[in-house]
Amino acid sequence: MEAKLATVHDLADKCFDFVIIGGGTSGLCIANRLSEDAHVSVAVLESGRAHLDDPIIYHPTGWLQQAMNPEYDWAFPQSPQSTCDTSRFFWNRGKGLGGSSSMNLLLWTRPQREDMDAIEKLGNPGWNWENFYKYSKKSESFFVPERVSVGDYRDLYKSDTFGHEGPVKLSFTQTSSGIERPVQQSLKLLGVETIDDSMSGETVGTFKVASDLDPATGKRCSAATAYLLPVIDRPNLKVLTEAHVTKLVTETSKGEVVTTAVEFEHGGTLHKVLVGKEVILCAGTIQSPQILELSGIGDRNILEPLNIEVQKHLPSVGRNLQDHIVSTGLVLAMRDEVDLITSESMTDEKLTSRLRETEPDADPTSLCLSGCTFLPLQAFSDRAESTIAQLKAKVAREDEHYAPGLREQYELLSELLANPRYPAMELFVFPFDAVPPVELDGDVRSSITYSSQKPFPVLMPSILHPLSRGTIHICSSDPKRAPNIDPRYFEEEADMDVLLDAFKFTRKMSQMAPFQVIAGAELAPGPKAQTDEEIRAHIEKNLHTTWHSCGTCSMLPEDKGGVVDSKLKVYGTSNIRIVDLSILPLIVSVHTQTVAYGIAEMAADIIKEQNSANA
Ligand SMILES: Cc1cc2nc3c(=O)[nH]c(=O)nc-3n(C[C@H](O)[C@H](O)[C@H](O)COP(=O)(O)OP(=O)(O)OC[C@H]3O[C@@H](n4cnc5c(N)ncnc54)[C@H](O)[C@@H]3O)c2cc1C
Repeated sequence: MEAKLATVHDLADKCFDFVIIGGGTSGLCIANRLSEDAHVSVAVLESGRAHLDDPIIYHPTGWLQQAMNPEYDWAFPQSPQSTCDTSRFFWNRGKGLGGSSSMNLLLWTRPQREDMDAIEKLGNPGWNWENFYKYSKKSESFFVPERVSVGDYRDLYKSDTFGHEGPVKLSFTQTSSGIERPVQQSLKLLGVETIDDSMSGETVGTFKVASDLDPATGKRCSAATAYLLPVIDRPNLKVLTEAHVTKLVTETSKGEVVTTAVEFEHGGTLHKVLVGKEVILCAGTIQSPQILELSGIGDRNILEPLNIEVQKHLPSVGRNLQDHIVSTGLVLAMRDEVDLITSESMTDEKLTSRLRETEPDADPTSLCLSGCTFLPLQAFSDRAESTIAQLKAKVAREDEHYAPGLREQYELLSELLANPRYPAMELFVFPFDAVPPVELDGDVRSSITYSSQKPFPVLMPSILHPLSRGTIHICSSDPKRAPNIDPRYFEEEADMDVLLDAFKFTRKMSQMAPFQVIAGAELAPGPKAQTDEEIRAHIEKNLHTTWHSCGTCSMLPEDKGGVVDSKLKVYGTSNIRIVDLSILPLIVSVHTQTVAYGIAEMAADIIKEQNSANA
């Protein structure tokens, strides 16, 4: 397959109607859709390698080997945070064809209906649930499970809220770790419903989630498998890997910035590909703003000190960064008599052969994360009402100094969070027993050095709608230098309060009888941590990103902090669009890959329509 990819000679100094930067989740989706028209030529430049036949990519647990490996993972460091210790985590991002869809954890979740309607309310006509739902389904091919699952942890779904004719193959993983069922049972005792239709825009409750897993092969279905391989022979589509874009080459015409070419480095040499109609940035939340700034589109106060000539002063580039942040600090020992299945135990021959006997239809190596739980503020926080009242008071305060558009985001959030059907936390069940990613005191750590070879259930609460906003900006004109990522976690104290309450709820769940059947002692934070201050201190040391960051090229009116308009065009430019997760102005409640695909599916029709109108 890799032989069918382009060579540098196919692109260098050639002209293409559309030049797409980044062959990741959104990039390959839009490349496929635009090249459906045989009269249109499309080039894709991807910085990473192809990895088309690579088992580390297609095996469902292969992401464990990808993480922090520079061959697959950008592994961006982030700037030190004054409010918490994030020194031990990096922002992983997929590098190579498929981008982050080739290294993610395969959870397939559709946003809450209000998440998408909020985008329209912020000033983007047409970007609402109804349209998103249609385009999101367009990307999907759901396979109804062949066997009816039994027991308490079941494949519950409504077939018609999935798409059935799209490129991304979806199915339910056949192997669960053994942790998810007691979690569901314990949640039930706490009043949390198991829901049977999480794809309909109503996500509150607990459920087993589908994965982007081809049921025929048991392999990951990434953007490369779904959107590129089936069309790799199209003569009007050229995809070049190991082509790192360094900047857009622009000129100014009629007061607007026009891209005439894209400069990229391949094999140590700089080349250019010429742009016939448009350039489409699909480099993701971290690198799309980076490429704009390297090209002179951004805040002059950032660009001028780096001697980058300002083409368009657009101060919102790289701002409005939002991220789901997860606490990784609740670790429990497993009871000796219970065998949980984890990524690690998958390598145990005895266990896998026993599993093959007891569950002949299941592929014991197809373990995916599948236990999802989304809860509204009212379900896990005793102070929900006062949290919302404080947010409303904050919005109303005349003297508060907000970044452009932030007041409108807060106003919307205060309405959304008051709705008891709107999710505010996720409880993540993590059946992968790497060394628990937690700070443990010396005694505890040495007692769990895996002498028992037992896995450790890690329960991870995360906050879904932070108020804090961060930034991503270049700190050098060198295109190979990572930008400065400053998420400013907990700059707004309310975010820590919500995470604290989410943590306490998760701990309460872990103490319920069904969960206690599998779990033993709490290893971290341990019984010593009881007061809010003690728990807070533990959380601050044990955090991780859930890799869902967005907002750095927000789709908003320009005076409200926008970088692109609702047709995804960069303000002040005539032929630069952005199509990836960076345009999402307000973070959604769920995992984000369906959003990246949905944005790209929707964008393809917008671009096609505008181009046929201009023809
Ligand atoms: C480890 C991990 C786990 C995740 N788990 C889940 C999950 O289970 N479920 C879920 O829904 N979501 C998950 N996500 C999030 C989801 O995968 C992403 O939100 C989504 O894939 C982002 O798509 P994108 O198109 O914006 O960017 P990407 O898919 O990251 O694509 C960006 C592409 O641009 C390329 N690029 C960047 N800079 C340049 C340059 N200068 N020149 C050329 N190419 C460049 C990159 O190499 C990459 O291929 C996870 C993400 C990660 C990283």
